[in-house]
Amino acid sequence: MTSHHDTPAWHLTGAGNMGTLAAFYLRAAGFPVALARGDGRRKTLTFEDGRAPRTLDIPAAPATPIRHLVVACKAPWSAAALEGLSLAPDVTVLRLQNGLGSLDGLLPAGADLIEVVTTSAVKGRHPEHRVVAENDTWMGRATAGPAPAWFPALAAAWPGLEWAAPIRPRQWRKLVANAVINPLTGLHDVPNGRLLDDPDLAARAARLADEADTLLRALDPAWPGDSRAQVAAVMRATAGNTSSMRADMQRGAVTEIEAINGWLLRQADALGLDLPAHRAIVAAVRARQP
Ligand SMILES: NC(=O)C1=CN([C@@H]2O[C@H](COP(=O)(O)OP(=O)(O)OC[C@H]3O[C@@H](n4cnc5c(N)ncnc54)[C@H](OP(=O)(O)O)[C@@H]3O)[C@@H](O)[C@H]2O)C=CC1
Ligand SMILES: CC(C)(CO)C(=O)C(=O)O
Repeated sequence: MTSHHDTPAWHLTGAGNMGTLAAFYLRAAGFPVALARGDGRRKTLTFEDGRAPRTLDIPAAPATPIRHLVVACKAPWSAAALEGLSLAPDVTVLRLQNGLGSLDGLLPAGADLIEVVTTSAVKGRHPEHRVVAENDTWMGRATAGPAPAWFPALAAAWPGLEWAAPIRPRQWRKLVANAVINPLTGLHDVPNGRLLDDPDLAARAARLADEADTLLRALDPAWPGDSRAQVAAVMRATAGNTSSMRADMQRGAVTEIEAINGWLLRQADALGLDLPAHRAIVAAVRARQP
């Protein structure tokens, strides 16, 4: 027997690259998807593997309390994206964003927050979104436990999607990769692979990775502390890529630095730890953004 919990109606805030990809998979799983605010939009998703482009009409939302919400805006816009939305007290939220903590204090106390970590990549601007890579994606809560009833249908439609709860190890891995690669490539305007080839940048990357490990070990003694190698593997796998922060800086946009390196600094402050390389790079990025 199915219930409405098995086929939830999703609302989307942040109908950009990742939000549109998520909407595409949610629809493929048979779930209705509507925009949390604004007029309906027609999107085109293109693929690099020869699949035909897909058109996706995402309608405006009916004005009801939102029970299932995808948040896929860039981290700095989270408060603006959620402002004025009518969220059910037990709303389920899929947070599809880099960095950590961007929804802290913005959700009802009874919200079910499911974090999404993805190594997929989508580029472009409304209305055309280009799926560059469909790799692994993990969803999970902070705590261990089974997936929601609707998850198997979504996993059948979303290539490479797995349930991973607690999600923290996956999030921290991704966070460290972003905290090392993104600000260095943004400030020096280089592709990710240059951090392997340029000795000065490689040394700076190693310092950032080591400081992140010091902090994460202090937060969790079981943290493996192998970030140098893990981050180097990401640099190799994405050597030709423009990181999202480099792209943001190239177009003069606000970056996600506060949710990435800023999160590390806030945790370090609370523990009385200093992370000088992260402190310096956050200041440098802040100085360069609007
Ligand atoms: N793109 C990718 O390959 C990946 C992205 N991510 C993460 O996913 C998140 C979303 O990234 P991505 O989809 O690339 O970003 P985009 O810029 O493509 O989309 C973000 C969307 O945020 C919305 N938004 C809401 N409020 C504002 C505002 N005040 N100013 C500007 N935009 C606003 C806009 O949606 P609307 O038009 O509806 O207002 C915009 O389309 C980020 O945290 C990113 O780091 C993670 C892995 C890969
Ligand atoms: C992993 C990495 C660094 C790939 O470019 C990324 O997630 C980003 O650019 O934000």
